[in-house]
Formats: sequence, C-alpha cells, structure tokens
Amino acid sequence: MRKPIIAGNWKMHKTVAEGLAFMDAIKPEVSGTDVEVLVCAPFTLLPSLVEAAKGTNIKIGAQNMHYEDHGAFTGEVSADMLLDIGVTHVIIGHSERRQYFAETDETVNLKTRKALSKGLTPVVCCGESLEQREAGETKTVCKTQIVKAFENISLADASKVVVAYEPIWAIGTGKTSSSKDANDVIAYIREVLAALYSTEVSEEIRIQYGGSVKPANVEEIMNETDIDGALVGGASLEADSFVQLVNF
Ligand SMILES: O=C[C@H](O)COP(=O)(O)O
Repeated sequence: MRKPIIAGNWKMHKTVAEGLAFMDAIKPEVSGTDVEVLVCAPFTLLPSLVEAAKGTNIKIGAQNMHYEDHGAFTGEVSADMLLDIGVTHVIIGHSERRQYFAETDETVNLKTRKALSKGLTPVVCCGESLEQREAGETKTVCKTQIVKAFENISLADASKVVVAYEPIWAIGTGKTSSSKDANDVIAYIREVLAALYSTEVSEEIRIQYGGSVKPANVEEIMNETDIDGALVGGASLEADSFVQLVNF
C-alpha cells in the first residue's frame, strides 16, 4: 500500500517570518494524518523550516539542487548542503526549471542519481505542454522523460523515487486535468516503470499529480486508483488551504 504524499511547492514565495507563521498554523492541524506531509521551500527558508518541523510529521524539501558535490557553480546548492541542514526531499526537473533554467532530461537524471546516492528523496517531475497534448504526444513525452530520469538507477533505489506528473498547461492556470485523464497518464507512467523494473517495483513507486490542485478538487483526485498524492503550488501557500489538502 503506497502512502499518500501531499507536498507544497512554494516556488519563489515567502520570507522566513512568513514560513514560520505557516508552520505554526499547520502543525496542530496535520499532526494526526496518515498522509506524508512535505513542504518544499526556497533555500533561504530551509534551515528555519527544518528547525520548526523538528518533532513533527512535516518534512522539508528543496526545489532544486546541483548534481556535483562541489565546485565553481555560482548560485548552486549541493545534495550534501541540503543534508547538512536536515532537508530530506528535493524536487527535480520541475517544468519551470526546464523552461527557465535549462534543465534537461539528462541533468534531471544526474540530479536524481545524486540525490539517491546521498539519501535524499527525489520528487521527479514530468509532464507535457499544451502543444504536445494537443498533438497527442502526452504519453510519449512522459515516457521519454521518465525513461531518461530513471537511467542507471538500480531496482533497489527506484522505489525510493517520488514521481510528479504535472501537465504544464495545468500549472497555475486554474485548468486541472480531469482526475480520470490524470489517472490514465499516471497509470501509463506506472506501466513504463514496470517495463523498466518490474510490476512489483512500479506498484511501490508513488506518483503524484500536480496542476491547479486545490481543496475543492483534491478529494476527487486522491480517489483515483493510481494517484498517490499531489504536488501543489498556489494552494499550498495559505495554511488553511494546505491543511485542507492534507486532510482531504
Ligand atoms: O509544483 C507545483 C505545480 O507547479 C503546480 O502548481 P499550481 O498548484 O500552482 O498549479
């Protein structure tokens, strides 16, 4: 049985004070849940959030990392640096990183392998653009991204990866994929993983949906058979809304 995972991706939002106020507000409201609760914040907030999450069931993640251990990479942060401050998860290959920061399927793979080798849980994103969807390429695009992301990842490590299927046209637009459509693509991603590894491993890997998830639609999405969680941007920024998502 896969444990559901509800993750907030704050993107480039919040000061430390705002992040800590959010943590104070959600802690008592999410403490009883069976769902894995994850907050992925900008680098500047991570040490404070890790401290605030101590002794709770809330995990703290980064939104990116570099695949090298150290070196002349101005502006970048390594896996060891994240581990050093107590971060446990890292989003890799978000479409905004692919679109604005030249993230490629190859760097997604390098980062995923590095995260796993260090003991960080990678949340690996895939998803098609509107143009690709209209051209009927959704499954091909997701397959290409997933096959490359998992290249040279062992069977033992594969089940530690969390996948997030995020159709780009649904991100921050208010347009959600229908839960059936999202489930259909996610079931297909599971078939791709079964072919790469085994049915057993593919049944263990958690696959989230992301794209305009909000309290009003989270239950329907989470009721789908293959959807194991949500990666949420806008609706994760307010404590009330995030609590409703976790307690779907
Ligand atoms: O990482 C989160 C996704 O990009 C979804 O963002 P959104 O919930 O604002 O559509």
